[in-house]
Amino acid sequence: MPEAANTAACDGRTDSPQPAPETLDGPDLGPDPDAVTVENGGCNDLVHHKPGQERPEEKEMVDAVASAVGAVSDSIPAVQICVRVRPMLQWEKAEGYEASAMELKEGINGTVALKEDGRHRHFGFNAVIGGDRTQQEVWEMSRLDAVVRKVALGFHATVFAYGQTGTGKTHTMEGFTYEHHCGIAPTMAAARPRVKAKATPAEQLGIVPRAVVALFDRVEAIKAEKDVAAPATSAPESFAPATSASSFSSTSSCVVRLSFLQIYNEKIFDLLNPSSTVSQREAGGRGEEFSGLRLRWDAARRHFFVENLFQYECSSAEEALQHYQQGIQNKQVASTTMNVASSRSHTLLVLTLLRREGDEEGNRTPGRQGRQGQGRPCQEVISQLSLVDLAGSERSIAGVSGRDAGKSTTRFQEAVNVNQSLFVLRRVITALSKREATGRNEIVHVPYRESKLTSLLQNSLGGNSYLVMFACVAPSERQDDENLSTLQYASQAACIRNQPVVNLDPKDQLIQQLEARLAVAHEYLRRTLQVAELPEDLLEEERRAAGAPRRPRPRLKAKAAPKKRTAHGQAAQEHDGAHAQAAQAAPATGTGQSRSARAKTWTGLEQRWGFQDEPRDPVGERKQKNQETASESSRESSKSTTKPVKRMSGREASSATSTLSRVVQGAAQKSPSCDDWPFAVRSKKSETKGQELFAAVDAMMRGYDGPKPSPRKPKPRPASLPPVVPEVSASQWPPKPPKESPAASAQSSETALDGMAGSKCSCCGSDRPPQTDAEAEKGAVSMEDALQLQKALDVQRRLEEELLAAHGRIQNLEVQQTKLSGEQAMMQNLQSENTELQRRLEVFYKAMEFEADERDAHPTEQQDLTPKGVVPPSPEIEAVASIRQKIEKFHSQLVLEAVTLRNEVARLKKKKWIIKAVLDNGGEHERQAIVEEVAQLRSKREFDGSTAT
Ligand SMILES: Nc1ncnc2c1ncn2[C@@H]1O[C@H](COP(=O)(O)OP(=O)(O)OP(=O)(O)O)[C@@H](O)[C@H]1O
Repeated sequence: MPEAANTAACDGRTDSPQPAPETLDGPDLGPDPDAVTVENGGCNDLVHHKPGQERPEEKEMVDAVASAVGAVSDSIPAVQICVRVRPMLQWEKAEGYEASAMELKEGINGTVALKEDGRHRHFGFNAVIGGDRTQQEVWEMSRLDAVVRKVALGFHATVFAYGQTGTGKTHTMEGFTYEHHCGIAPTMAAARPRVKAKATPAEQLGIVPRAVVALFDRVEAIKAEKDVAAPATSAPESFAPATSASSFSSTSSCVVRLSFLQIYNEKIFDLLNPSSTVSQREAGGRGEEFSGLRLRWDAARRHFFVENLFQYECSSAEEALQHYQQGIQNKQVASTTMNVASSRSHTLLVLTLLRREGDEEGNRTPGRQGRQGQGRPCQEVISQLSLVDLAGSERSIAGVSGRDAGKSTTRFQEAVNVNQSLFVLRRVITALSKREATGRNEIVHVPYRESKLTSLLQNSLGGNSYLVMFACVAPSERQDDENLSTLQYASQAACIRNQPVVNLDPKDQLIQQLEARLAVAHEYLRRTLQVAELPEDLLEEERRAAGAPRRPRPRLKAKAAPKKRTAHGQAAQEHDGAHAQAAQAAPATGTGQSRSARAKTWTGLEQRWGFQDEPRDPVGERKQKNQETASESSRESSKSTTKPVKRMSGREASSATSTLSRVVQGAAQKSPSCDDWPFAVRSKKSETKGQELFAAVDAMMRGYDGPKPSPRKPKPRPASLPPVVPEVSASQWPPKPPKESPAASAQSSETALDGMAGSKCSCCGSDRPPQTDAEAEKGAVSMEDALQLQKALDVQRRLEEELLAAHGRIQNLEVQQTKLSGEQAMMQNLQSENTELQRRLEVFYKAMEFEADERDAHPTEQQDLTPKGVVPPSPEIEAVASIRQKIEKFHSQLVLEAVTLRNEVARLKKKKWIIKAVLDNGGEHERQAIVEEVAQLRSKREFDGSTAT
């Protein structure tokens, strides 16, 4: 079965009988990114994709957009898996724990070999770190300096530690000393251990404090205009120009914010908000249950975030570390049978680096130049470094009674929650590795939303973030089973494929994408028209849309000095000149207004047809056209110094406009950010900017349209008169699509044009002077072109309409999505309300039961309460009353039982589903753990039942 084969390949392990095989599990991620050895079903081949190497499926435009927005290729892999084996602890030695038979080949690209059922399993990882390595060596071997550097460049990165309880995750991440580290065997009876952060020697500090310091070093370097960006060699570092020292100006800013939370019993607590910590909540005394901070979905950035989470802006590493230490004090820690200071929650420290270039007013950074020599508006890059210390998975706690029974229940509850969220994490890892192995992105469901932890880590696992995973392993033989499970999941995690990108603000990303698309469209036009430079009017329109001042246009020589003036041309000039004077004399009249409007239209037409001239009224334009037509041959022969602008044929124009529309439309469909537009564009200024850019593209798309025949009723034209260029009034623009066939359309348009041409003036109705034959011939050619261009225009208009409709559909979808998320939130609320109600119902029934018991226990007291003088009830009545009481009691008991059973059934159904999923995935360990858990639940229920009876 191919799927199974693939899965096994990506499972990252190779089982083989002794002697040990040469093939290693896991990815071979050597320091040379170009040297790829794919032993794991193609894991991480993205990481090794050679910079500049073209993927066959990538198209030209996608390449251009990607290079502008930024993809990544660097010497550090996007996903790194490091295995750390802790040394044997004092108490373990004292208890006589045997060392594991695990074989390590330490170092970068090291291996771990573990025996199972007489067979060796070999795993390969990016780094294998032995028990005697210092924290500094761990930092260096996991190349975290480079990861922090990436964060400074605008990428997200996540570092997390995974492993069984007591394997050294917290030691790796925090490194702080805890009380009770006195070499005694851990016990659940011990008091809550306290962290002694200040007393921790510097060399023992873990990854979090080191990362904080390293990040602030980078920030200082940025501020001091030192080297931040790697030499801007490749496109992926496309943000490098913005981050390079030269571009960092007084209008740039760099801010670090810190937040710290814990997920305890599947609830989110803010470790930096005193009123939100677990202990504060417990001491609050109001008795209400805290449901934890809420997760929300940010549609623009496409990630989950925690609502109302405190974020502290830190100006130095010391300040950030102070917050961190304060948060650590609030973390849930307890002594268990496996670890004296066991983290009972998952903690997430998030350092957000916000880099802004340019100020809010839109002042541009001098060093930053746009594509056409213009500055760019304010740009924002937000990158996050997430440092996660997971709580450890553990086998259920059993055999605790007496004084520690309460603690046991709490620990048990915690362990169940931790196991459950880790179980979801493992399912996410398995699904992602399966997805990479099969390459069926759509089919494999990744259950991110099934736990808060995986929801928050969505971008880190299979997303756009760098990822470093520390798989922590214990050195004793007793934990070999758990170690094997950890190594298997670590190996699967190596198959996850992340695609780090610079996290530009969505609006900036949109601008970059639009610019890239514009560049592609320009290039396409240049190639299609076979010109070195695009027509000036296009660029001018684009500049205008971008807010740049209008450039003076050069006048054509032909207009300034026509060599030959025909009698007709002269007559026409005089005629039109008279009209121009009349228009000047009465600018407010309707004639003057329509003329200026027409002049505008004609200007556009003239420009689109390749004449570069100042706006004129239509008559003037026609006059110039006639002059130019007349002097064309002489201009050519005299090799005019005026820059030649290639005139498009109708076919070329049609093809250019439709292809341009296709390119832009295709780009809009390709880009997710564009889909979000205009929702993603928050800043008003940037929104305007985005619209302007769209307008520029739109203007380009409208760039080559020809004149339109007048809708005036055609008059029969004397056969002796040659055809001339028609007049078009502003109210008749844009032209309507022709309904008849192209041939018929050409015929009828020509007839119409012929009919109106030259016979009467559109303004005054006076007779027009006739044209010469040469002018008439030129005019006829222009008409053909005009008709073809009109067709092109129709195609373009249709495409535009489709584009608009697509945008409308996207907007509708967005609205629906928003509605759906609202409904989802409502459902969640209802569910929590339902749970709350059920809980209250249980309490109520218990209270009823208690009351009934009380009544049963003290029947005489009730008799004593009978007022004197009142005749005591007869034995029959008493018997009936007691039976009624019993019935009531039974009834309430039954109701209670029914509720409990219903809950139990629901829980068991859930468990059944989980077990099914586990069995499907072949997770032997989970199956065992769940069976144990179910047994525990059952025994607990039995115990509760026996206590109750
Ligand atoms: N590399 C190491 N060198 C020395 N001691 C270590 C090392 N790693 C872990 N330890 C010690 O092992 C014990 C357990 O470590 P730690 O608390 O970090 O485990 P953990 O995986 O975080 O456990 P939990 O999941 O229960 O929180 C601690 O006493 C710690 O000091």
